Amino acid sequence: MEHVDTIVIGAGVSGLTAARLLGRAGRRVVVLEARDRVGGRVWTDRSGGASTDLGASWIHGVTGSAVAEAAKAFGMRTMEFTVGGYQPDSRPIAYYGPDGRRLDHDAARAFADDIRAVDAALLEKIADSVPEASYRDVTDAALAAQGWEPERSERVREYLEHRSEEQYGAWIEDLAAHGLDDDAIDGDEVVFPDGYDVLPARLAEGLDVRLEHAVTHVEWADGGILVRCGEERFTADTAIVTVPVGVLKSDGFRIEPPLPEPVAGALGRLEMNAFEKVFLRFPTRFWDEGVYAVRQQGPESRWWHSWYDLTALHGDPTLLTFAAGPAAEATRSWTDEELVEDVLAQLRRIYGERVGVPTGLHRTAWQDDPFARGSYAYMTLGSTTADHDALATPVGGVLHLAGEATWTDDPATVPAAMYSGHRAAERVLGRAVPISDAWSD
Ligand SMILES: Cc1cc2nc3c(=O)[nH]c(=O)nc-3n(C[C@H](O)[C@H](O)[C@H](O)COP(=O)(O)OP(=O)(O)OC[C@H]3O[C@@H](n4cnc5c(N)ncnc54)[C@H](O)[C@@H]3O)c2cc1C
Repeated sequence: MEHVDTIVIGAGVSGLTAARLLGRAGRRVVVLEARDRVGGRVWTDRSGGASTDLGASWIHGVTGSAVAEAAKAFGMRTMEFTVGGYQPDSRPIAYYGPDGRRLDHDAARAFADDIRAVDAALLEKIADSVPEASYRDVTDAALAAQGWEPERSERVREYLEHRSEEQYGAWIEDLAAHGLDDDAIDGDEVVFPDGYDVLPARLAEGLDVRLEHAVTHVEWADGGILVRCGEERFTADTAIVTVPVGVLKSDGFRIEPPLPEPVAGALGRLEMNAFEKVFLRFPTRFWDEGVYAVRQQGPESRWWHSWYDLTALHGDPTLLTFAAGPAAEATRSWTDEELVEDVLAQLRRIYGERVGVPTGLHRTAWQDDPFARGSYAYMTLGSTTADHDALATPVGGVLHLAGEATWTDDPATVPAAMYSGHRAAERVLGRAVPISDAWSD
């Protein structure tokens, strides 16, 4: 049985950040990671020559972002790509109406103005909402306040459904009214043409990371921590658990004694979402040049409504769309052929016979991944934004939870993971340390 100062469970961005800061402070740390790689939900595929980020791709706003600072320090190349947030405009977006025809400039602008009008009313509706209210309840109330004719309201209503799904991978009636409160974007959004996974790879350098170590039990008591991975045992004075919410809730991951309040209650109100990426590569570009995103309106666009042009990243004509919320759940068991045909049918409504035969498909399966169980956590009805921080309340002075779901400001992101790892390290050390220690020499 090995004894260290701190065991970190999970080698995603949160765990690696915590481990680096603790190591830098002179602590003996071991990181136990179930997979055969580091990075967790930051994962880049390089088959076929080009980098494809299967997990996180964007920094949603570089201003003041620790991730942007770390990426700079690690020499990671970035490319501005400001459509990661589900915005109605601000970058060239080609809108297509329910009839498959492109909206002209004035119509697209009027639609974006409608969304802004509803968003302005939404702030008050969210502030006044009861705890059990859904995002549907508050957006419907904000829409009703506009007094528009049904067709105009319906276009915005479906847009808001898409926003709930594309931002949080959750059906609008399942997402709490406050579920999108902390979705602020400061500055440009950027992506990584050479892959986001350089970040965790660099954070992991020099750390004692044990891959293929799936933890099954964490026992905590006044005296410290006992962790079991199959037959192996590790003991420590403290532990930082960074596994996703879906793993924390699963039978395969036991914490004894069970997590107390307020941690248990917060965990109960957060759920893993259903959100998958679908990348389609084509021999040639059939969509308009200079358009970052293509969005389709109308009932036919229920699942496949937005496509992002990734060609600039690597030169291969590529569209990214998302199976999100109900679409992700329903298509989970589909074959590749079924999925591609369904997406192409919608593209043909817009581009007709110009749509080529795809030369490549990448689709993610985060819902089926036993070490993720979804892409990120969302707030179910009855939860409050404070649940994120409550989830990280120290347990017995020895056990700390960290990870994207434990950070209130922009949860569900890589920055949230990094900040939560920093906070956990500070709590273990009992003192403040600069977050930049995680990437500076
Ligand atoms: C499809 C997708 C798109 C996304 N897009 C973006 C984006 O554009 N921008 C953004 O900022 N964020 C995005 N995110 C979210 C972002 O990837 C996550 O918030 C962040 O990477 C989470 O880091 P973490 O350290 O909290 O968790 P993880 O990265 O999940 O790390 C936890 C680690 O624990 C390990 N683990 C699990 N179970 C066990 C076990 N039993 N024993 C040991 N180890 C275990 C896991 O393998 C994993 O390595 C996206 C995520 C997905 C999936």
